[in-house]
Amino acid sequence: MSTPILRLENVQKSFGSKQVLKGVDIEVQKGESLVILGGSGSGKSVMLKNALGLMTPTAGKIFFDGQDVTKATGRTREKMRARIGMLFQSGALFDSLTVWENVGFRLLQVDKMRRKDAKEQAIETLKKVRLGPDVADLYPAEISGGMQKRVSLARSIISKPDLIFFDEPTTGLDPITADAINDLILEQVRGLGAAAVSITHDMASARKIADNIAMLFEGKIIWHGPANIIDNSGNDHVDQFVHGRADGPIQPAI
Ligand SMILES: Nc1ncnc2c1ncn2[C@@H]1O[C@H](COP(=O)(O)OP(=O)(O)OP(=O)(O)O)[C@@H](O)[C@H]1O
Repeated sequence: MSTPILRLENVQKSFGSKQVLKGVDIEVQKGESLVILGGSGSGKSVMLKNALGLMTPTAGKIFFDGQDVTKATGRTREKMRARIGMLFQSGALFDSLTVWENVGFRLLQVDKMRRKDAKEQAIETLKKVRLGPDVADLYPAEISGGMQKRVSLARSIISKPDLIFFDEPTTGLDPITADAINDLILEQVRGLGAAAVSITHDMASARKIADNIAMLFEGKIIWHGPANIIDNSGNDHVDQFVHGRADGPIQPAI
């Protein structure tokens, strides 16, 4: 098998005496779509932040395309970031920037591209998520939540990344809009040949976008396998999660 685009090796993360990640091992191959499941507070976001370099693990290693980036800084970190797209849970658009300025943010701020060229590229990318040039000059507050997700998706793919993180991409959307977002994610990931790591509670979304599924429980990956066997995982925790039952080994987070 070729070098994985991302590999977490025994990643641990503690905050004071609280150990959130207790030794996470996971690999993501180039072009693979991996979905991470886990109850509220199981450490999914912390895992993602460590993988992105927004947090440093207490112990363990993170490899990006074969390179140890656990403690990377400066140029190495920047080069890695340039190859990663990120769709945040809330969309995280800048309210004070127009739609096209949000989409082209990296081109303007990092690549220092001329505004005219950046706008052209932003409009091209908006087209890929089925948004017309008419929305380019609007502000995020002037478009719907579903459209905001599309704009965020456009922003995450504009630099043709090798790896895209999706944090709850369908949260807060009606099932039809959510499914349209799933289609767009699949289309873009397949079209770019990028790998995707998605965090979601939405099983319909997981089934649709995942090649493989991993489940995080109490700071460890307790199951990892192909998405098409998720209903016959043979794991009580996965079963409970997949069927949304309050009774079982996972305690509700209330
Ligand atoms: N910066 C931090 N300082 C201290 N504790 C933190 C910090 N970030 C996260 N935690 C703790 O780590 C645990 C896991 O949080 P995390 O946000 O990763 O959960 P999650 O699985 O993403 O949950 P959800 O599905 O509800 O978003 C929580 O108990 C949280 O309080």
